[in-house]
Amino acid sequence: MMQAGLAEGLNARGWAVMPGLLDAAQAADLAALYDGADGFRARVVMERHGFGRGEYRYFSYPLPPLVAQLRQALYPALATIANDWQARLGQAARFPARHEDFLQACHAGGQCRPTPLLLRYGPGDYNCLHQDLYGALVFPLQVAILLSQPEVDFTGGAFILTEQRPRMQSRADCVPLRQGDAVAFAVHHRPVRGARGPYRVTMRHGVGTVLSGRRHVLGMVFHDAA
Ligand SMILES: O=C(O)CCC(=O)C(=O)O
Ligand SMILES: [Fe+2]
Repeated sequence: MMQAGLAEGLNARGWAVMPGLLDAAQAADLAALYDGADGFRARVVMERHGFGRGEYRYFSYPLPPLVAQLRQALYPALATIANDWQARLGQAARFPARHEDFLQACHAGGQCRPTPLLLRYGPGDYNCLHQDLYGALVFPLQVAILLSQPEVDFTGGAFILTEQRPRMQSRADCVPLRQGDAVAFAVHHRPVRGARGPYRVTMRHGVGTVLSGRRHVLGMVFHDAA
């Protein structure tokens, strides 16, 4: 699964939209899983941890077929970009071409718990700026897929990415997403071209306050959790 402009966007600003990754029915079906009794390993109420307001649930293994397919299919193109970033940042480690091989490394290192998740926000809910790190092994790119229809299912709730450059003020981007669109983005760092070679900037993502309605998202993290 390679989309035009993926590497360009990620290299230029640390994120890129993949339009129409899911159709409306697929998005609605995934969102509806949130209320199911089974299929999840944990539920997190964000307010209890100071993460924001709203809640999310981590899927358990085996993942729902569509979630498993997306995780496997999205990975290879991102691994190519991740390896280019590793080289530019002077990091020796490289990511395997196939997600199953990367997962094996996670599991060998004690990161065995699945990280794909469904998030649900209602009026007044938001997600504080954060980085999804779950152990020593980090795959540097992740994907979020908007399952709800903006302006119809919810208002507000913009997906936000910030970039913190050394000794400079932070910059924020608000990512325009329609239902079924995915955004690929840097988990924690990305290389930026500087006059004296590449340097590293720190990225964080979050969600602005939902003003009305219900907003559902599928979060796709490629490393598993300790
Ligand atoms: O709700 C969102 O759009 C952000 C979800 C998120 O933090 C994630 O997918 O890691
Ligand atoms: Fe996140």
